[in-house]
Amino acid sequence: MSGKDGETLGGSTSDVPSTIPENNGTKEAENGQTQTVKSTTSLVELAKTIARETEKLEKYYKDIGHPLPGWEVDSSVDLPKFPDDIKKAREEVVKATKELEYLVTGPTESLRWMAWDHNNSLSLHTVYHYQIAKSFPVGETATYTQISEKVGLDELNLRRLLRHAMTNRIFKEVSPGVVAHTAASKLLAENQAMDDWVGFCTEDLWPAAARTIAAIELNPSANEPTQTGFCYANNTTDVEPMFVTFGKDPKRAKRMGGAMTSLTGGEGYEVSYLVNSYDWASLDARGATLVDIGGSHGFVSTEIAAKYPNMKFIVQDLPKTVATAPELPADLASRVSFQPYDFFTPQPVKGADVYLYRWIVHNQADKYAIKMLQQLIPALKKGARVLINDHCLRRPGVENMWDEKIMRTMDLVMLTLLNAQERTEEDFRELFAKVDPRFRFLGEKRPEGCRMAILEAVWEGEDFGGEA
Ligand SMILES: C[S@@+](CC[C@H](N)C(=O)[O-])C[C@H]1O[C@@H](n2cnc3c(N)ncnc32)[C@H](O)[C@@H]1O
Repeated sequence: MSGKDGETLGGSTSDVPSTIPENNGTKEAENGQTQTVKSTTSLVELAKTIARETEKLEKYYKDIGHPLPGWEVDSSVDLPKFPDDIKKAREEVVKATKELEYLVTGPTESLRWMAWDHNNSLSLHTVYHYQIAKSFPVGETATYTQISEKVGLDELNLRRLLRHAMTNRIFKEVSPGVVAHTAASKLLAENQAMDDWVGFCTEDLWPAAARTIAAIELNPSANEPTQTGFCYANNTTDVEPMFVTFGKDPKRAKRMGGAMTSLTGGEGYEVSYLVNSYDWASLDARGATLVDIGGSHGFVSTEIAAKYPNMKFIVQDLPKTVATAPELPADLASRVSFQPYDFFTPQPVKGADVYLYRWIVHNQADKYAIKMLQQLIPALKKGARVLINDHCLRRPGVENMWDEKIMRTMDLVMLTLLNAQERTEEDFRELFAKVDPRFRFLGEKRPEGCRMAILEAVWEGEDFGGEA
């Protein structure tokens, strides 16, 4: 799905060149050099790709007896688990469909209407804010008058905002003035994590994004977590970073937690990629110790522990988080322990084999990431590994458009919320060099189908570590 061959997404369509002329008509090849790509693809070629790959997809649905996708309320909201070839076919359809849509719409109209995209957030915000999806039962209908009375939004505004949401297939009007659920509104009514995701995006991210340029104008270096678009939008500039603001507001903090569950439960982010794509076996063979820094409630460590019975794990997080960690079953509890720890202070576990940072480094601007990683050094034994599991950005146009959009959007989210950033492999290399030149950076590895990379560095300096 991704990776260095991401331009063609698998062999079956290697005859279909990319359409959008990235880098002024050049693309990065596997060897890092650039090659010229065609700036236009035949529309018919794209349509043929769509037809061919869609046939494979539809056949698979039929073969396994899974209902075909739909927008109706009784449609399945989850996709079946696809084998690799069908996963690729689906990605091809998405990619070719987006390209065809862009080409057929044309640059002028695409740009014109893209500039209106924030109105999608406005109508979605309305649906979330007034909890309209929960205002009448799934499978039933309600009039605008009934919904208006139930949620406390006047009927004129309800109708216009909801009719806009309907253009995104959230609710539908089944007869004049009568509203019914769709698959999307059912999701919002029944899936709390998705409701939290939409709430977090429309009530926390959106205002933060709208104030980000103002924040940058005020503080152009944009490297302080107290000088972000989020801070600007929340009147907390130079007062506190986002996590402190959320810490004072349990409802918002809980919503963000749900949103993260929704995001990280989505495809391309499964923990199984990390569990299955690193040589844990040789660490297991020697009963190695892993420290999971900022490991939350230990769900990553416990997944690795379940597969590798000889490894030991120490999950570190802030005291509040550690205090609420659920109890583990006895077989895991004997090997997975929790420790309150602030990662800006010296690492207390000396001599561990691996120190893991998953979804941690991208939360920090370079100056703080460097400070955080330097806390490890007095604890490191020679040969200790530092693993980072984060996005790793590639050059524009190398990734498939779908993944590229998600990863670059995440980079913007890091900017708006924390003045932090996603990084390229080169950025990580430079980061480790600044942390300490005695680290040897080994580079990145990205499992097929996963958006997160595993980046690794080995400590080749003095042996500071005692026994873990
Ligand atoms: C985005 S979550 C990542 C959780 C987990 N590693 C994962 O893979 O999903 C960031 C974690 O860092 C923790 N954290 C934030 N600041 C911290 C600090 N100064 N010291 C230790 N942990 C911290 C948070 O409590 C949270 O659990």
